[in-house]
Amino acid sequence: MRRIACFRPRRALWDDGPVTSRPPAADRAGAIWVVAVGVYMLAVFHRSSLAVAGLAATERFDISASQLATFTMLQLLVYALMQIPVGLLVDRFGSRAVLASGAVLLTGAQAGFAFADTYPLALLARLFVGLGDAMTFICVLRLVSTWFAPRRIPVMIQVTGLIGQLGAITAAVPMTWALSNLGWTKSYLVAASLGIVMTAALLLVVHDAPDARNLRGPAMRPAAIRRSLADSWSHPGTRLGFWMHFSTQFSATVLGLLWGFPFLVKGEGLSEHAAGLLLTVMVVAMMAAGPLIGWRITLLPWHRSTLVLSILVAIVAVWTVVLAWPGEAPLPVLVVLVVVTGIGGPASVIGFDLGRTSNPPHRLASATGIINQAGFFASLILVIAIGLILDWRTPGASTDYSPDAFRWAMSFQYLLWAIGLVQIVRYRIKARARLRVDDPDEWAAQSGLI
Ligand SMILES: N[C@@H](Cc1c[nH]cn1)C(=O)NCC(=O)O
Repeated sequence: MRRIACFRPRRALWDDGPVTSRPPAADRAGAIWVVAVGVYMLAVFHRSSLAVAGLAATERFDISASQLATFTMLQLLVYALMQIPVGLLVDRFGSRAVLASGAVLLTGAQAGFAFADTYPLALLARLFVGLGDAMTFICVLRLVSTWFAPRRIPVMIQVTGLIGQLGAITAAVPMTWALSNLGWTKSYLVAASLGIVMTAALLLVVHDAPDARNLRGPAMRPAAIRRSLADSWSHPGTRLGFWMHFSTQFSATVLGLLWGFPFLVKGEGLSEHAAGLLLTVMVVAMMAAGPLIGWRITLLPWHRSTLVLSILVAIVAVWTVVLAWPGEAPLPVLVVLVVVTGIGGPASVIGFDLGRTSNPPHRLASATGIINQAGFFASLILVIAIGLILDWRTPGASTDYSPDAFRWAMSFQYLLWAIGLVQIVRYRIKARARLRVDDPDEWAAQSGLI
């Protein structure tokens, strides 16, 4: 175990010097990344594994649609609330220890969910799924930042996000098959058992740094924690990253986790098969756009917020076309909707790059935690708002929501987009001003773009 002795206070954007003293071997870095990304993919698999089990869950626990939605809300809430504590834990105990704890939690929680036969027990199990899930992504980003040359980090982070999304796809098809062929308990137990294999691989392969299996940061007292978080938060680059993440990912997350299927079937009149296909197209668009976005910000690192703003405007525009369409929007328009909305996923990842280049390494994980909570809080707000608006626009206690009710509910997104747009523009101006003060040479060379 090695303690972090000192940190370089500031790193240039693409300065290729490694965080640790020896240059990491490429093959070791690759092996570590493969295992870490496998754990992240498993976390996304567990996160999404309820999406296709909705009907089975309502029968098993004898619950209503809103009780079913509570599972998703609870998971999102725990995930978002845990981001800062997990970031601090990673800065203190290193990625390996926190990632292993997350994998163990996920495995235990999913096994508990397999045997849960009452609604409260199932809720408790999903709470721990959210907790374990919250402990993976930040660790993987930290490992990527340690093991890869800075020039390669944006693409590696995007590819990490891309492979994570495979977890959502594998959750859809094999889980649907397993639930109808193996039944509830066996399906979730098989899913949980994958965690045992991944935890063993992680403990064997993953090292926090080339010269340390476990890297420990300094013990932090409450005052130091407050100062570290305040330092991260007060940097306009961190806030810019926060609002980028807030604005771009909620639409895709909410469609993918809960409301996409009912919106496309009841709101847009698609068959269940076509709706399922469109949600898969959305994940494929996320995966395809990730490396392109990573490559583009490697080439033009000082145009990151411009790229995010362009994608955000495209998302708002295509939603406006769908929501303003008289009656049901045609299929090609809905395809464009899911593709553009899906691109918001990898666009949100640009926020982490702002966190990385605005904070010293010892604050990296906590800055990532601050940024990563944004999109999940926005998603949680939207999940709840859509449910409330649908109930408000639907007579009686019926859940037979009309296209008009969905139009109202989905329009709530404009409020979140407006807040996000204003904040991105504000903090882009502030981040540019900070760059001018901190690094006048870079400012002059890049004409002040960020
Ligand atoms: N925006 C996502 C990641 C992503 C990448 N491509 C599509 N989505 C994100 O913030 N992920 C965090 C996590 O835990 O999944």
